[in-house]
Order: sequence, then structure tokens, then C-alpha cells
Amino acid sequence: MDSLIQQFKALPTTAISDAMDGLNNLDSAIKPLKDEYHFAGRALTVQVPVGDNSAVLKAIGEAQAGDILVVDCKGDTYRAIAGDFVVGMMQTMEIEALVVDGVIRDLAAIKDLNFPVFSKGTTVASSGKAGVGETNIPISCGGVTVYPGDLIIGDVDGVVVVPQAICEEILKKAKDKIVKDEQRAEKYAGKPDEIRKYIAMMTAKS
Ligand SMILES: O=C([O-])CC(=O)C(=O)O
Repeated sequence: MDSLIQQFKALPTTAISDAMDGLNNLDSAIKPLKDEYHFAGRALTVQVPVGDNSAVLKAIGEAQAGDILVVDCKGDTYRAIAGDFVVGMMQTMEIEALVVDGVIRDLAAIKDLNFPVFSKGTTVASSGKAGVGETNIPISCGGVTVYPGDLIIGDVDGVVVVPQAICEEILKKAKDKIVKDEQRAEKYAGKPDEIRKYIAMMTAKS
């Protein structure tokens, strides 16, 4: 894992989101299958037509170790973009995580794999495999434009996308935000008088 990705992984998504004014987070309906999942990596983008996951298979074949598969399936929640077999292949090919604006199936078996999946939930129906769809193109996933190679970070609070061109700037802002949050917590924790002053300041009419 390169140093930039490692540094992003050390931060909570909330701080990264704050550094981007909350404007580049995926729809909050896209959640981790387990609370402890936390990933960071480069996006390998996938666009599929509703109900067909051929391009997901194509992406698994193209992936580099550490990639995050980010799938735009137009928010469809009827057909699964992957089950335990497809997710198992992602794990074997050293993909780091799957993020999809749709659903998966074989929930229990996927949880047993301990592979980070972030989705809108589960279904029973599988996808067709007609061979259409694209990889490595700009997509829209969960309301956010994702370009191949963008940084994508997910944890229990959600998923945030950092465009490649502003990675360094956002990393610094997110680190600064964490320091500020820590200083604020220290200033107010266990100090009712300070809290009253803070509330008065924040609610004063100008
Ligand atoms: O093959 C599929 O598309 C979905 C599936 O059932 C699996 O991955 O196990």
C-alpha cells in the first residue's frame, strides 16, 4: 500500500468528508456489511447495465492488488451485482474492497469471507451475463462522480471519494481537522461552564 493510501486509511471518513465540505460522499444507504470494515485505495470503476454483472468479472480480471471495485449499477436493488463466488474471486485477486450502489447476495457466506463489501443491502436474484458494461471510465456511484484512480475510503460512517488531483491538499486538511477536533474535545469535555459559554457563542444572534 503506498504511503498516501496508508495515510488516508489512518483517518476516519468523517474528517476526510469535512476536508471536502461534505460534498463528495456516497449516498448514506451504501453501508458496510460489518461495522469493522475500513478500506482505502484507488478506484477501479465499473459501469453495468441494470441486471448484468459481466463487467464486474471483466474488472476482476483487470484489477491490480489493492484496487477498490466501485460499481455503478444505477442503484438497482433487485439483482445482485455479486454473490459469494464473485466476491471470493475479488479476494483471491487481492482487490481490497467492493463498493456498489446496488445489492449483493449470499450474505452469510460473504460475511464469512471477511471481505469489505459496501452496498445498499442484499437480494436473492443473481445478475445476467450478457457481456455488456464498461470498466475504467468515469462513473456515477451513489450520487458522486468517480474517476478511475480516484482515492476512495470507507468505514462504518460511509464512503468518501477524493479526486486524484486534490489528494495531497485534502489529506492535509483532514489531518488539521482532526487536531482541531481533539483540541475542542479537550477544551470542553467535563467542563459545564465552558460548554455553556460555547453554546452561548454558537447561538448568539448577530
Ligand atoms: O455469479 C453471480 O453472478 C452471483 C453469484 O451467485 C455468486 O457470485 O456466487
